[in-house]
Amino acid sequence: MVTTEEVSSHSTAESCWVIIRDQAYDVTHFLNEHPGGVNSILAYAGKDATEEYEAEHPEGTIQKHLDKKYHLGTVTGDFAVLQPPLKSTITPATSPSRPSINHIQNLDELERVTKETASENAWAYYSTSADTTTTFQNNRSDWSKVSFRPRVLRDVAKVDTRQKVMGHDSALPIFAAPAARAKLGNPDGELCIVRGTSRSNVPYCTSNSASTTHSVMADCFKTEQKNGSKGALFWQLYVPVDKSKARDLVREAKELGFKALVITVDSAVIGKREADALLKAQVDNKLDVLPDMNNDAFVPRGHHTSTLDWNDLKWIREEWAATGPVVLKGIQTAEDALLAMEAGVDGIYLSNHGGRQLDHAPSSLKTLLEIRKFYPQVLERLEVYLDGGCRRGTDVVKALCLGATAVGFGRPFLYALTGYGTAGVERVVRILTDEIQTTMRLLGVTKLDQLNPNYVNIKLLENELTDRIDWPMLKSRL
Ligand code: HEM
Ligand SMILES: Cc1cc2nc3c(=O)[nH]c(=O)nc-3n(C[C@H](O)[C@H](O)[C@H](O)COP(=O)(O)O)c2cc1C
Repeated sequence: MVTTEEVSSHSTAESCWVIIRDQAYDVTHFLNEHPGGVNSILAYAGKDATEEYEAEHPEGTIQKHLDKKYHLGTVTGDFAVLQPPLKSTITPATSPSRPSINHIQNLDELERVTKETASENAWAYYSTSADTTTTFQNNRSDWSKVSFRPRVLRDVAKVDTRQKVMGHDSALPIFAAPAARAKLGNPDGELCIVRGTSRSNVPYCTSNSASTTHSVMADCFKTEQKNGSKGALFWQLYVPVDKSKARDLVREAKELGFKALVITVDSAVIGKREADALLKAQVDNKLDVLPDMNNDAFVPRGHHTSTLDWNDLKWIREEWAATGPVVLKGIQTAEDALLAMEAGVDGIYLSNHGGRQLDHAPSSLKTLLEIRKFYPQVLERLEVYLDGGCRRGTDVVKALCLGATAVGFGRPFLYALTGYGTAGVERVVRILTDEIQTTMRLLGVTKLDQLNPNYVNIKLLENELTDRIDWPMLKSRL
C-alpha cells in the first residue's frame, strides 16, 4: 500500500512517481527511456496520470515496458489532491452545442464543430501542425489550385466507385489514414474507426501508436465481419529506436491478420508541433517543453528510430514475407519515389504527415505532379496513395485523375469519433460517397479507371514545381 501523500512527495525528475489506475509506479529511471519524452511524464510527477496515460497507451504497455520492481502497489487516500492541473473534459454527445450528426454536411463543418466542442487536449493534439503551419495550410489550398475540365452529354446514371486499395476491394478509393491517440477524443478510440470503416467497406490503416491494442482492434474487426461488415485492417509501422523490435511488431501484424504493411518513413524525428507543445507547457508552468539538446544518449525528438535507411527495408520485408503489400508512407520527392520502386515495394504513399513533420515540405499533390513530370514510369509500376488536406470528394477525384490509386483521410476520422463515435465515422464515408459520385457524374465518367489527366487543369501548380532535382541519379537509371 502507498498513500497519496507519499506519491505527491515524489514529484521531481530525481524521484518521480505516478499513479495509473490506483496503482503507483516509480518511473524515475524510465524518464530518459520513455518514447514519449521526459516531459510528458514529468508533467504528472507525483500525480494521478491515468487519464492522459490511457489516452496514449494501449493496455499492457506498463507490463511490457516497466520492470515489475517499479510497481509500488495500490494507492490509498485522497485522490482529489493528486489530480493534474488540466483535466480533459469531453463534451457528451448530447451537448446542445453539437448539432445532430445528420446535420453535418461536409468535413470542414465537422472540423468547426470539433473545434468548438472537443476537449482542449484532443483539439490541440489532433489539429496541431509543425512550425509556421505553412505545409499544413498548403495541403488544403493546393487542392483548390487544380480545376476540372468536365465533359457533357454522357449517360452517367450509374457510377461505380469501387477500387482495389492495398489489395482490398474497397467501396471507395479512400481509406482511414493512421492516426495515434484516438482515445483522446472518445473512450472507444480506434474501435470507432474499426467499426465505422468496416461497416462502410473502406480500409483502415491503424497507427503503430494506437491507443487501443492491435489485438483488441483485430477482435473488434472479426466481430464486425461476423455481422456482415467488410473492410480491411492495415498496419502502419514506426520502426522503434531499438530497430530489432520492428521484427516483433511485423510478426504481430502477421499473426493478427493485418493485410498490408505501411512503413512510415517521414519521422526520423518528430516535428516541432507548437500548439500541442504549448498546451503541455500550460499544464505546469515550471516545465520547458523543448527537448533536452544536451543529452547525447538520445536524439532530441527521436521517438522512433532516426537511423532507418533503404537497407532496413530488406529485412523488414523479409519478416513480412508475402503476407500482403508493403507501402512506404511519407515519400515527398520524385527521387525517393524512384528509389522506392527500385527497393521493390508494392506502393508509395505520398504524405507530409498532415503538415506535422517538416514545415515547407510539399503537399502530396505537388509530389504527385513532380513524379508525373520527372519520372512518370513510377505511376505505371507502383500503386500510389496519398493524403494531406483532402476534405472533399472533388479532392479524391482530382488525385485519381493524376494517377493516385486512393486517398487517405487523417483528421476527419478523429474529429468524427470525437463528437459522434462510430456513427460519425460512418457519416464521413457517406458524405464522401455522395461527393465522389456527384463529382464523377458532373465530370462525365462512370468508372474510376476512366479518370485521367485530361479531366483536370494543373497549370497553376505546374508553375510552382521545382526544376531542380537530382538529375544524375535519375538519368543513371533511365
Ligand atoms: C508509467 C509507465 C509508462 C510506460 C511504460 C510508457 C511507455 C510508452 C511507450 C512504449 C510509448 C510509445 C508508444 C508508441 O509509439 O507506440 C509511449 C508514448 C507516450 N507516452 Fe508513455 N509510458 C508511461 C507513462 C506515461 C505517462 C505517465 C505519460 C503522461 C501522462 C505518458 C505520455 C506519453 C506520450 C504523450 C507518448 C506519445 C509520444 C508520441 O507518440 O508522440 N507516458 N509511452
Ligand atoms: C492526430 C494525428 C496523429 C497521427 N498519427 C500518425 C501515426 O501514428 N502514424 C502515421 O504514419 N501518421 C500519423 N499521422 C499522419 C496521418 O497518417 C496523415 O498522414 C495525415 O493526418 C493526413 O492529413 P489530414 O489529417 O489532413 O488528412 C497522424 C496525423 C494526425 C492528425
